[in-house]
Amino acid sequence: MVFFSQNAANISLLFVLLRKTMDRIMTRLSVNINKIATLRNARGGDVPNVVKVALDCENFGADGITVHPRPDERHIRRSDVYDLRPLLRTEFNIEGYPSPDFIDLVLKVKPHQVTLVPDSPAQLTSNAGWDTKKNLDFLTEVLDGFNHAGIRTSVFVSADAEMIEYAAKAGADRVELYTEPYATAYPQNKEAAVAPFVEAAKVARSLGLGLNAGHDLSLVNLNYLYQNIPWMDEVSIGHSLISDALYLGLERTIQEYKNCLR
Ligand SMILES: CC(=O)[C@@H](O)[C@H](O)COP(=O)(O)O
Ligand SMILES: NCC(=O)COP(=O)(O)O
Repeated sequence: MVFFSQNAANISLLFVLLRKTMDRIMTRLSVNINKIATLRNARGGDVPNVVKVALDCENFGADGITVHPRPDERHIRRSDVYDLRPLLRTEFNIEGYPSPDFIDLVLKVKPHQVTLVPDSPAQLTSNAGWDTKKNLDFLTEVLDGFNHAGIRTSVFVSADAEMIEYAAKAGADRVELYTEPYATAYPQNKEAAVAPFVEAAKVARSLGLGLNAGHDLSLVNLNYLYQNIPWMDEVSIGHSLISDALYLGLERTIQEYKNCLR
């Protein structure tokens, strides 16, 4: 009897250690559900239901949910963010420009992670990382507030060593590499496309920063990025993933993106 219970204890300890190791080396897939809200808003009703889709994404294997509430609420609304928070079981990541309204929302909702993006209010979509050197004082103050609230912080940056170094100086826990230039260059020359991102990822690692990546990642380019930077903590993907789901269905699509991270 003692033999069995000791063995069971050893096995469960082994599982705990294995899970912790996996957690450390796994690149998580956070599904950005902005586009679900765009579709819902097209008719003014509640179809598709943003919360239901988020919960389904989790059931289908997503490791997190990302939203990027914009000031004009053209997709995700403040009310969506409040509705999602208590129901999500995976990591919740809120992205956006740290305006007073955004800061207030994030501090009230307390997601697992906040990602600061330097978008102007009318911008179609994110098209650059922060100039973290120029905005050092502003970012330091904003990050300090989130760090004190116990919210993990990430700063959206280009694959640029100096911008990453200043993100670390400002007090970020992680950086999110803006991957649009990688996605655009990938079809012509994937080795050249990924090279600056590998260098940037090494800089982040040497500074002890966690590493996220996102923008225009897809089934075409994701696995190559992962193969070259397997220590990424998280990728957040919306536009391509939701578009692929029109053809493949959401469950299969999420599985296919997860397969790119192995
Ligand atoms: C920071 C980033 O790259 C994404 O959050 C992107 O901005 C998505 O936002 P939209 O869905 O509004 O294009
Ligand atoms: N942080 C990037 C993101 O959330 C999604 O970007 P995209 O896949 O919609 O380009």
